[in-house]
Amino acid sequence: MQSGLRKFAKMEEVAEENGGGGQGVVALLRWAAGMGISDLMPSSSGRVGPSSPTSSSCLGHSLFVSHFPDAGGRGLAAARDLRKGELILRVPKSSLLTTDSAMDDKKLAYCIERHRHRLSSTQMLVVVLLAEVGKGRRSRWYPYLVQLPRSYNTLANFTSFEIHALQVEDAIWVSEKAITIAKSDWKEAVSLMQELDFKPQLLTFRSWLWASATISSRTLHIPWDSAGCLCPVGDLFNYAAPDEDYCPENSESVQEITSLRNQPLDHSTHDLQLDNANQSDFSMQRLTDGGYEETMSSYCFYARKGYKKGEQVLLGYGTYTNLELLEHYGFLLNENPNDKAFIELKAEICASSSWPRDSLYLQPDGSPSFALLCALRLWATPTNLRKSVATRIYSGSLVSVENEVLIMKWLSKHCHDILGKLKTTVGEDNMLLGMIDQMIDFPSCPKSAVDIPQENEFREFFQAHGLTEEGTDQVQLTMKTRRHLERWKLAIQWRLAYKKMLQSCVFYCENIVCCLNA
Ligand SMILES: C[S@@+](CC[C@H](N)C(=O)[O-])C[C@H]1O[C@@H](n2cnc3c(N)ncnc32)[C@H](O)[C@@H]1O
Repeated sequence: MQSGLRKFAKMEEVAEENGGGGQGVVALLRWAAGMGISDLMPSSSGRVGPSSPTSSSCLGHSLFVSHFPDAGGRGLAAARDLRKGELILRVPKSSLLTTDSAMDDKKLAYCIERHRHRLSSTQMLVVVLLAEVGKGRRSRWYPYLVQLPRSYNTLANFTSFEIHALQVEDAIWVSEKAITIAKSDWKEAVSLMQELDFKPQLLTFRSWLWASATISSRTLHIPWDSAGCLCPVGDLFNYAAPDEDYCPENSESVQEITSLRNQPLDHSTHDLQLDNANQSDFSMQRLTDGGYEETMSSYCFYARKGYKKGEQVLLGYGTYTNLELLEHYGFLLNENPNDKAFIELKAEICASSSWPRDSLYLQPDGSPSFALLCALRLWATPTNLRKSVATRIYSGSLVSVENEVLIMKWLSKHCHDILGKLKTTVGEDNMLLGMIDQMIDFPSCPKSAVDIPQENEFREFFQAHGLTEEGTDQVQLTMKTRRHLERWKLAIQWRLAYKKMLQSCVFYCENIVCCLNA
């Protein structure tokens, strides 16, 4: 194995070993202290001092690294009681890994410049990250790079089996598109990577997928580069959906929150995120709990709420549906207040109003979005009367009891029919999830596990991963199989949440019909 490849493989091994503690994290925190990353409280002047050069860790005053098995794995916990709005972590600009910061390397700078006109900023950051990985110990960010996750569960990493386990056409389409985009981004960047003399392993699509998932799931917004930055230690915060009541006006640090986070990805290639980018200034501010601050020349993080000592400190990366979380971050939330279920709609319904298609969805409680409700009310109104009731409808009022009963009955039946066409039921999915958990928790699983009603899907999984050898009573789970199980589980969790929204919609509509009839 060539030395660069050996380093990469070694880094992968080390990263694999570092679930939430371990030598890698200790080394990271020691290195971070040397770089001036600090969780020290502000002094009376309001400024945060750099870590002492003798300090062996950049953390311990406000935060510490811990493991949260049910909420993101490795993450940051409060080292003391934290007040809402308090500055809890400061990461100096010099330690951020950005396309610009890698420009000390003359060859890299020259080649990047030559390709700047034809590659997106995200593609360039992916190349910069791979270039740093290729340097091994010579990289300034080596202690940071070695503790990055070895693999990711973002949609672009899903196999065909895992994608089809999503069951819903829209979600399958989004996943296939994610892979297609990743492939074309990689192909476009290969010539640059060859010019940079990347080792063969770093030129592969697999390495590209790893690096682009690192960028997608870990970068933070900076004002000078739409690709964002990799922020050592700052990227250890796990995610919580932004709270309804979180608002800087209520925060003690309203003066301090000066910069707004936005989405970490290149919007030109990820149109799903435009939704978020287009939100009003107010709602963007509502999501802010960190940002780059010019006056401090640092990325600064604030407590979005009060935390008790030991509690996990979370960051709101933005408002995402579960499919978006899965696409860009490789996880989803069982309770996601921002989730949406898009259902197939007749062309006449979409055309009945001027609402964009992506505003027509079901909400987590099963109720139709405002736009969907308006579109249905208009669609169920005779064409010659639509103009006269439009204002009434757009103000959120019913057209008539008959109109409302008609659309609720239609929506309820439609959801019922969609659920009937999906391959498995909510109950079956729950049972599958139980079986998968059992397989993940126990390193070997009895082969009789496949003797369950959802036998087919289990058999397909076993077949897709070459686990069907005759005469084997115990199926040993390799690391790779575990990863496939985790992704399959995510796909089932996603479709289950989707089905539950449709089921809730059926109850919601039946309830409305009942009330109106009464
Ligand atoms: C910025 S990193 C956070 C630190 C990460 N846990 C680590 O060990 O490096 C974002 C990744 O953490 C995981 N994550 C963050 N929040 C999560 C949550 N609420 N539930 C599950 N996984 C989460 C996802 O894998 C996501 O891609």
